[in-house]
Amino acid sequence: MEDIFLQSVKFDGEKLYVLDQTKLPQVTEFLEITDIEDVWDAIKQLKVRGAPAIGIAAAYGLALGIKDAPESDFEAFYEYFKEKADYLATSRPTAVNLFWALKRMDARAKAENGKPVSSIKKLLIEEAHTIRQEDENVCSSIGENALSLFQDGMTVLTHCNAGGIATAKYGTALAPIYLAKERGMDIKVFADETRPLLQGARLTAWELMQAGIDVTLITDSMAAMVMQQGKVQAVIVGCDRVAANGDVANKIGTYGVALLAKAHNIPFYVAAPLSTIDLETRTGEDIPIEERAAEEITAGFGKSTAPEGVKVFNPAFDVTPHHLITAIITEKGVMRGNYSEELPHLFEN
Ligand SMILES: CSC[C@H]1O[C@H](OP(=O)(O)O)[C@H](O)[C@@H]1O
Repeated sequence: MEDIFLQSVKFDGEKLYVLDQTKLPQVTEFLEITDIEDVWDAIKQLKVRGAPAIGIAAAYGLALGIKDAPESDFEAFYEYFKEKADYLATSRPTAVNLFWALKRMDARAKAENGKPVSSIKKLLIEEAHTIRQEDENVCSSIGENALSLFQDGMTVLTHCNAGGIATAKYGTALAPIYLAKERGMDIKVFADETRPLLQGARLTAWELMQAGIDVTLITDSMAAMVMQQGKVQAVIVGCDRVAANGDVANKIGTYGVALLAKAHNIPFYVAAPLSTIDLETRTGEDIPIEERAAEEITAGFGKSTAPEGVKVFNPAFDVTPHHLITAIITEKGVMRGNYSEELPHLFEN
């Protein structure tokens, strides 16, 4: 796909450059990060967000965080390494890519035990680069596999942002839409604004407009009407964790969209890199759902919109049960149902 994409996470070996997604769409600004605490904060505050991008940022953040690790012996190094990895793991609980990336870095560190620690540090930077490049390739494959489900002239609805800036490049749910554009197909998009943090309005609408793709912004509550009016032929969303039975955690509101799609007999697709599939999480009930600050609802983007002291419930994600999911699209292909049987096969070489 042509290079219209902004790389939201970049590392030059010394500094981590993070596109501050809280400032989009008005301001395109990169944070220059040299401390692991600032990486933790960037993930927590959704300055970097989107499951794959969180994993990539964590890998680079860990590489940054161990630059001062002791080099006397592996044991001393690894104790320091584990402490930094465990710290990054506390930033957000739901997107499994964070833990997947930290495990990848841990496995690489252990595999290089025996080499000088100074070399191990360099090899871990290479591992973080590999994680980023792999994700770029994975998103491209997801785009190809998902596009096989789309027809020229259709309109798809998406929720939240699973675009290029939420990944290494291309996105997951938006990857087929970019690819369709490149191949001259006419795919239109309804983007749910996605309260309370408006990833759909601020990020998806912005990304798609930048790419010259026909996008219409709607409030979350309008999704039912556009489906009822026959304006939507498919729904595609990203994910933050796929459980072993195919239940999917994604941005709050996704479950409602899946119910609406079912009610209107519209296919509901989930774009899921293998790095977001967690076979150790048995069902959606076992997925930790992040709860965030009340102010994101009562004073989102600075304007107070609720009575002082009102009780607030602000889960950042919900779980869509597998029976509402028409297909899960991974870099290895399209899976239609029977997820608990099929998912483990994805990890066989
Ligand atoms: C490919 S992004 C996947 C996923 O991550 C987003 O969550 P957040 O904005 O809180 O990081 C959203 O759920 C996307 O669908």
